[in-house]
Amino acid sequence: MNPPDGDARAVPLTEADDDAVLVSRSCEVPDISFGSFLAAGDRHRVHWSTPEGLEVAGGGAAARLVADGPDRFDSLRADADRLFDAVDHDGPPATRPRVFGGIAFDPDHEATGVWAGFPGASFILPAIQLTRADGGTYLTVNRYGPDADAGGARDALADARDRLAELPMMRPRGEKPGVAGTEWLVDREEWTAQVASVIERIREGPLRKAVMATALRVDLVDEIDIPDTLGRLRRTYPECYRFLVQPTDGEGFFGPPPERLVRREGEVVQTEALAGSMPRGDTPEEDDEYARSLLESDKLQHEQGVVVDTICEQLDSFGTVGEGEQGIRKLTNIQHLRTPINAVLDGDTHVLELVEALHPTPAVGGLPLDLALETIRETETWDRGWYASPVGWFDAAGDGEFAVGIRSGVAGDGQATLFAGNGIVADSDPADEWDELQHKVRPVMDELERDP
Ligand SMILES: C=C(O[C@H]1C=CC=C(C(=O)O)[C@@H]1O)C(=O)O
Repeated sequence: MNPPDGDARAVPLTEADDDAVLVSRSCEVPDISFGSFLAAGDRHRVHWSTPEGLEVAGGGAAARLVADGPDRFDSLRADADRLFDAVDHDGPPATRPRVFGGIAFDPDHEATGVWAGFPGASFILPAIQLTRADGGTYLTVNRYGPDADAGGARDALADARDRLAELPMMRPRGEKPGVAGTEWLVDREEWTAQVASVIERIREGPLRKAVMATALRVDLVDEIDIPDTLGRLRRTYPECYRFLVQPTDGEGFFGPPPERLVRREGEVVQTEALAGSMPRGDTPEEDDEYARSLLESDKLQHEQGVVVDTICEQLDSFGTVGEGEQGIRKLTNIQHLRTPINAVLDGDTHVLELVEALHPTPAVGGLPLDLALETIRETETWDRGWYASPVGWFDAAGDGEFAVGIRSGVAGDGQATLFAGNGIVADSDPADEWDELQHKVRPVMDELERDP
């Protein structure tokens, strides 16, 4: 739903008046389809939902934080400090002002091609927002600027509530867009050759692991309806996050990633090492067999072990770190080794500092990181853009949660580009790795292909 003043306003904070205030007003509303709400807007759409049940959809920008280049984290923090400097919030805690968005994989990211609308980092304070949390559904209006005031926000909320009441409570599921054709940006032959060359490098050392990815370009029969697609992914991948970042009215980046990059709530930090994959079995016995081979494979244990060690080392300087027990994360079509990792912070560390320290983990980058990134830059012939990047939210207190933007796609203008990557180690087999990629594009691909 577009904001009540009819026009999404991106406030460039660098030009914002020092007297700017952030005014936020919320009210409880009857439950409504988040798809209806998202579909009624067309600018600065964001969606975020967690397996634990928080669900947020936003439209329009009361403020937008944009940053590029190697200093993007510092720049974001400085802008966020200004945005959250004076906050007048009236509503339940779940509706407190949060900015939603993400950060490109590479600091040298350039906003071109399908990523044209995506700068190095982009976060939106939604002008209008729906939140489902703690058993209730809430409508929120945010205003930011020197003229923002409580009366204006209250009027805008009343107006938004009237318009929300006109939307259908349930949105009938549309047809999947249909697939007219597909093409790997790097095909099987070329990709397996790239992987073989990376294996060589690893065997020579000191590179130990690098995550090699490719992308599948899909021509669609009809235009994709991303809110509808996210609604279906809720049913097919309930154990995953779901997100949408659509900074302009062009392409949207979305998906159901299974992996948490980090969550900070007060002094408590939660993250995880998710790596090493096997398919799901067709029968319980076959599924158990795959699970056993995940646990018993030296190669997969090594692939995931370096992720655990690196995350623990990276968090060590922020507080007391605890490694949980390794288990198996079963998703609808694939299973992974997973180790939960927690930390208790020593000081007041902003979640963006944690994101900066952790991204990219060796589950999407490699080890040692500088060599892995060099290898990825030299080998990959396409642009990762925001694939495998941090996507999520943060608030005035520096709390926040980020997923890793994998199992994702960027879509618009009759096309979608889906991404998949694998951790490559010394004893990886290029042909097996190619097969594994096919499972990783399935979550989004299954929502594009029409049922036979
Ligand atoms: C890089 C991806 O997955 C990572 C997360 C889990 C398992 C992975 C693996 O087994 O290679 C990858 O490290 C992706 O899905 O694009």
